[in-house]
Amino acid sequence: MTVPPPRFQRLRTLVSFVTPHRRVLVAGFLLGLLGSAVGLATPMVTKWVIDTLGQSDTSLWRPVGVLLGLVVVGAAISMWQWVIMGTVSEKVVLDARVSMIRRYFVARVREITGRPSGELVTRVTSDAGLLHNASASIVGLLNSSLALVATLILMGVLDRVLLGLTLASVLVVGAVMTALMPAIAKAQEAAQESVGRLGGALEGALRAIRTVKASRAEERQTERIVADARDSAAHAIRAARRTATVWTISWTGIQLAIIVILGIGAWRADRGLLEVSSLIAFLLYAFQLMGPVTELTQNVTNLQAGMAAAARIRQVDAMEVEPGSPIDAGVARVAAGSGEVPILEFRSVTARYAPGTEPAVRGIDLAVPSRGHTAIVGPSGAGKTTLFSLILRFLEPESGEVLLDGRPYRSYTHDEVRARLAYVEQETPVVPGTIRDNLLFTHPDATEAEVMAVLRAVRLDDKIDSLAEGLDTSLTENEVSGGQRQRIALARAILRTPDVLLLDEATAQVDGLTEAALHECIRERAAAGAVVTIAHRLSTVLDADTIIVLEEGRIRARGTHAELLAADSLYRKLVEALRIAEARPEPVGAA
Ligand SMILES: Nc1ncnc2c1ncn2[C@@H]1O[C@H](COP(=O)(O)OP(=O)(O)OP(=O)(O)O)[C@@H](O)[C@H]1O
Repeated sequence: MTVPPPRFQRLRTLVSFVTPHRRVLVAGFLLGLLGSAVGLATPMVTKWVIDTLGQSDTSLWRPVGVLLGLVVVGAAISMWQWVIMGTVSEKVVLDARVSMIRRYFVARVREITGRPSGELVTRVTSDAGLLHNASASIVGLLNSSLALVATLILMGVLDRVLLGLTLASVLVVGAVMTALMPAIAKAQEAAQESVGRLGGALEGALRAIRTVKASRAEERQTERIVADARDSAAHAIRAARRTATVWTISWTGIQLAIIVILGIGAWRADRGLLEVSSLIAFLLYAFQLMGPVTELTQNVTNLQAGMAAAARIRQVDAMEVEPGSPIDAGVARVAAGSGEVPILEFRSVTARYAPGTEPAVRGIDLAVPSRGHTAIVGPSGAGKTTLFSLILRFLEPESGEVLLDGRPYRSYTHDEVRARLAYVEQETPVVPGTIRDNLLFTHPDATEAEVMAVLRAVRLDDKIDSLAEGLDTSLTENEVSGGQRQRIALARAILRTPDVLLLDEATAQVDGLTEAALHECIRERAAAGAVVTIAHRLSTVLDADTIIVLEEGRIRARGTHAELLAADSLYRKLVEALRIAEARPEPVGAA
């Protein structure tokens, strides 16, 4: 089997975006044909009008009436075609955008975090937009090619010699287009890639704007990102120059041909080899030829841009998604935390982020009881976050398995697993919107009473009362501090009592009120369900029923604070190095 050349593959990719709308496209094509037919008939009817002028006995009204009718019908058809093609092109863009947005949210976490998010955004905003012109161009290309052929045929009917001249100029124009088009496509593709890079770099730099400013790196960042913008402009300008060359050659070629046709045609008419009315009709066709030739050039240019964009959009489809349905659907659900079965269990779990790299965790055996607080400690890079990623199913084990209520993860859907968990990220990101939007993010159906109860639990009730817009205050405003944002994230997590609360403790020092609220919540939750923390404070480990010490991806020791202090040197070092032994906050009641 022969592998189709990439250009055909790309055209096929582009066509795959428009095929769902083929009916409308066919209607657009037929309307285009009808429009061309009306346009092509006009010179012939004009000839009829001229021929009728000499015959005084024949009424002029009929050909003139037909001519006027053609003008009106032609206008109506072209408007109708314009409207339906414009609509279908926007639908193609919408389809592409919707499919990418959906894909982003079902893709595996590593697929999303592995690329600059600005670049992913560019694909939805800018690349998808390029499909607009390209989809109409597929139909336009067919229409203009047919219109070109039909015009040439009608010209042949009028005069073969003049047709020969016209054909020669059309061939020259065609040869120039074929030679220059691939270079235009390449330049356009390079320009789009630079825009993608620009989006990625800009988004990343804006996200880190505080660090950028604190590092006095504004100038360097600006230069780096502007370089991508310049790169894109350079490619786009190259494409524009080549397009201009193609256009100029096409236009000039046809215009020169018209002048020559006029000269030779007049000479032939003078010698009685051609009727004057035929010469006028021929010239009208020659002028009409400009339309299909211009459209062809424009459509081919749009198509090139669309093909490059379609290829970039289809790359999103290759993103690996999280499996959506349980493989083992027949297994009955076990009630949450029932009996002695640990709610979460790791059995000889080894996991790595990419094939060929060192495992991030190896041989992990761990049981998290359905009640109580399990704290994970360890040096940087020991694998703490990886354990959370495995629990949250952002990462799958390479060997061994994770169980929920004694049943392997693979017998649940991702959704079923996550419905039992609540997660507070270390950086406690807030989602765009108001405080209320953030609190209801996981459970949009929570009642006002539930919201108020968690706000009291995280000691945010007074703060909310003091805000002019209360729960409807937008979190983009700076009225809410870092500690308060952490408490909002915690409130979101505990809004509907999860079976397992996963808390990645902030490494930075938090304010006393936030710390007290956190510990109170951990204690309360641990009494009713399972709490797993990545602990960065001694106060948190002191609270824990079991502490897991991780080192280089393995569990090195486990036990209570007292047991580990006595038995494990790394644990002692961790406690000392962080100098958190003395930092134990006042009892919660006093905070
Ligand atoms: N997305 C990733 N891709 C490849 N390797 C990764 C990725 N995330 C972590 N690792 C590697 O896996 C190992 C464990 O990392 P992990 O983030 O779990 O450690 P950690 O204990 O949470 O560290 P820290 O306290 O610094 O956050 C490290 O060697 C790290 O380099």
